[in-house]
Amino acid sequence: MSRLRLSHHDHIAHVTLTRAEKKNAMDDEMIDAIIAAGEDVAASSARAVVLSGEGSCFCAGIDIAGLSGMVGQDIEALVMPRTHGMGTTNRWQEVAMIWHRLDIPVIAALHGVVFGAGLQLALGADIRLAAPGTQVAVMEMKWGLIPDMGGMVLLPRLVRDDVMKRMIYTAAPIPAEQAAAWGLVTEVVADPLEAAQDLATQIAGNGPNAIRAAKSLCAYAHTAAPADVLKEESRLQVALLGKPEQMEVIAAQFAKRAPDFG
Ligand SMILES: C/C=C/C(=O)SCCNC(=O)CCNC(=O)[C@H](O)C(C)(C)COP(=O)(O)OP(=O)(O)OC[C@H]1O[C@@H](n2cnc3c(N)ncnc32)[C@H](O)[C@@H]1OP(=O)(O)O
Repeated sequence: MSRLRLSHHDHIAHVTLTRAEKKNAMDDEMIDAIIAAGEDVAASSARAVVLSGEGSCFCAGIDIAGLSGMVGQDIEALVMPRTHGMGTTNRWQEVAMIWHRLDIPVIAALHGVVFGAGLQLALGADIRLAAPGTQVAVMEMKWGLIPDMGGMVLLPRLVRDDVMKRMIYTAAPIPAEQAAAWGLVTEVVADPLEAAQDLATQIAGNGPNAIRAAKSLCAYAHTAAPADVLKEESRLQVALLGKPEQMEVIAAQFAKRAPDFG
């Protein structure tokens, strides 16, 4: 049975988890499908991505039945590492990091429960929109595990240290409104899927080179020294200024029409 649907329209990729009957719980097959979708999108002409879940929730976390089946398995082989431009990640970490690493913006549309691996996937997005009543949880400790999937890279960038520790140590579900006040959820909106599509449409209306440069710079700014960020800002801006894409943006503004990037 298919675990995920990937569609493209108007330079927007839409990735939908489709295991609604199991609350989109993430089994091995879904993990592979999420990584494959990330690779497909990376090779496409998409300018923005929307991640969502079919049915009553975004994702109820890792497949618990799969976890219990791990006794005696070669766990290291199961989470085998992959090497890429940002270093090395294991298969579980790729679930979130492939979106974080992607060179275009990713928006997660959240509803229902967003637990454990589901939250980690959402953390890989640039923007998280949640429906009222959404519950988010760093739930790994409830199952004798620590937060993984890159959460320890992404979570501390969003919330205060004490908030992060409260979420990790208690594994308790937090309402979206509280998560938004803490900085984990970008915005609580009545229809997160529609709002995510609207945002993606706005983003995809911009020049593809500018979109990629902006995402790359946002990522770089988190890890580099200020002097290096200034250099990178300058390098990326020089690559955009006066080039055909930017000239098209200016021409379209003056002509009061939408730019055509081909
Ligand atoms: C390293 C990563 C770690 C993590 O991700 S930690 C987080 C792990 N996840 C959880 O602990 C959540 C487990 N699920 C639940 O607590 C509940 O479910 C919900 C609150 C999400 C929903 O409850 P309700 O609305 O009553 O639905 P339902 O009847 O419990 O679930 C419908 C079907 O979905 C399956 N299911 C739900 N979550 C998971 C899961 N995480 N792994 C495997 N299956 C899951 C159920 O078993 C059931 O299936 P059937 O209809 O065949 O009985």
